[in-house]
Order: sequence, then structure tokens, then C-alpha cells
Amino acid sequence: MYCKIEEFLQSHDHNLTLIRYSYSEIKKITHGFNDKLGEGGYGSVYKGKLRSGRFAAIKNLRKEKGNGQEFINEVATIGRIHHCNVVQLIGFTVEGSKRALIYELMPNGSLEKYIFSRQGTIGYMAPELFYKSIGGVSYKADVYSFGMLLMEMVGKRKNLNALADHSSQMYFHSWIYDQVNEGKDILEDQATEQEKNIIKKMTIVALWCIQLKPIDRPSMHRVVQMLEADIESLQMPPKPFLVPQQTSNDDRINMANPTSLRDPSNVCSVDSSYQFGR
Ligand SMILES: Nc1ncnc2c1ncn2[C@@H]1O[C@H](COP(=O)(O)OP(=O)(O)OP(=O)(O)O)[C@@H](O)[C@H]1O
Repeated sequence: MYCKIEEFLQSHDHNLTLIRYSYSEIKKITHGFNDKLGEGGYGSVYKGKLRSGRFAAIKNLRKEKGNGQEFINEVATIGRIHHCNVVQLIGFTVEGSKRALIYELMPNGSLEKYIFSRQGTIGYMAPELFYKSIGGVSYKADVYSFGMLLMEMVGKRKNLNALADHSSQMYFHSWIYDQVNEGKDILEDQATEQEKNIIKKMTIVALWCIQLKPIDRPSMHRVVQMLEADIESLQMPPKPFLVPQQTSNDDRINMANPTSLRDPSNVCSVDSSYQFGR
């Protein structure tokens, strides 16, 4: 695996502007991993200070986790993106089984902290990753995830007028669709018109993004256009057919109910060729 990572790094050396740190440097930068920021699916994240004085977040990848592919995916995707809205990957460490990724520090932590989600990312996974009958896996799976994230942001609005005792994701999406479709307010009265419009716009865009069939979801380019457009110019999507997540495969199939999903041959595992699109 070490060889596979080294091979990847060498073949991409020309288009990666990342700094390679030794593991002992990482230990110094993090003062012996003593300031933990959080824990993700691939390991713990620690605060550190680089020699330049810049603060960083160091993700110490768990040894037993994955086969190195997650490291390669992260470097190949985030490592190439330089955008103010995407956390910057500064560098990495690879020394045998010791692997770490060094990001710019987000001093306010993650969005998750603000929307109190307890679900890290399975809840955002597009249904075609589970059911091949829905459609091929493409960048539209990321559009779906983005839609779910928008929905989470809308759903965790403190002054949202949703019924507290029906807080399941499925119920919420159906409820919010009906509210918007019937021209009813989603937010309580004390919200300003501007706040109401922003939430309504995010909701309509999210409902487009979480359409069951990838082909019915907009491109990210279109998503940005919709978010920037006047609310009046946005059309309501068809009511999304929602596939429940966070449950066993059987529950998903029963609740979703289309005959094609009942056929076990239609249930697929995540396509490994999709991993770069994470
Ligand atoms: N660049 C960063 N700046 C500040 N805190 C961070 C940074 N990256 C991660 N964290 C903290 O570490 C936690 C874990 O992050 P990590 O990216 O490992 O996992 P995740 O995004 O929650 O899930 P996944 O493992 O599925 O990607 C975050 O919730 C956040 O609190």
C-alpha cells in the first residue's frame, strides 16, 4: 500500500503543490497531538502550528482504516482545488503506515457543529449508490449530497415552524415540500422577509437536488444559478420520492416501495470508480 501511495505521489508530483512533512515534524507541529479538534470516519483531527506561524488542522489517518485509497482520493481531489469555499490541503505525511493530512485551520470548526447533526455522512449518500436501478453513479451523486446538506441547514433553523414531534428526515422533507408548494410560510412570523426568502430558496434548490433520479437533478452550475436568482424565478420541482436512509437495506426497500427496488439484484455496492468523486 505504501508503494501504491508513493507511486501515486510520484506520478502526480508535477501538478500537486503540497508540502511533504515527516512524521516527527507532524508531532512537533501538533505538540505531540495534544489539542484534539474532532474525530472523523478516517481518524482524529488535531490543531497544530506550522513553522510559518500559520495554524493548521492535522488529520491523523487511522492505520487500520482503508487501504490507502482514502489518502489518494483526498490528495487527488482536495489537493488540486484552490477555492475560497473549499478547505485548503496544505500538505501530507506518508511514512510507512503513518499517514496524515494537513489542512488550513477552520477556526470556527465544522458546519456540523452549528446544525447539530449526529448522522457524520451516510445520510447524504445518493440512492443510486445503493440501488443500481435508479441510475448510473456520476457527479449527480454529489449534487444529491449537497441538496441533503442544504436541507439539514434549513431543517436546523431555530425558528423553523415545523412540528417538533415529527422530526424524521422523511417527514420533514415531505412537510417542507407541501408548505412551499402551497405558498405557506416555513419560518415563524418574527423572521424577516429576507430570511424567509433565503430559506425558501434553499429549500427549493435542495428539493431539486434530492430528486430520486440523477437525471432529474440539476448540475452544480445550475444549482449556483438558482441560489443566485430571484426567488420568483424558481420553479418547484416534482415532489421528491424519498428513500429513507439510516436504516437497514430491508427497511429502505420496503419504505421506498417501488417493485424494482425489491429485486436484490438491483441493490448495488458503492462503485469503486466513484471514489474520486467523493
Ligand atoms: N480544517 C479543519 N479545521 C478545524 N477543524 C477541523 C478541520 N477539519 C476537521 N476538523 C474537525 O475535525 C472533525 C472531524 O473532521 P473529519 O474531516 O475527519 O471528518 P468528517 O468530515 O466529520 O467526516 P468524514 O470522516 O466522513 O469525512 C470535524 O467535525 C471538525 O470538528
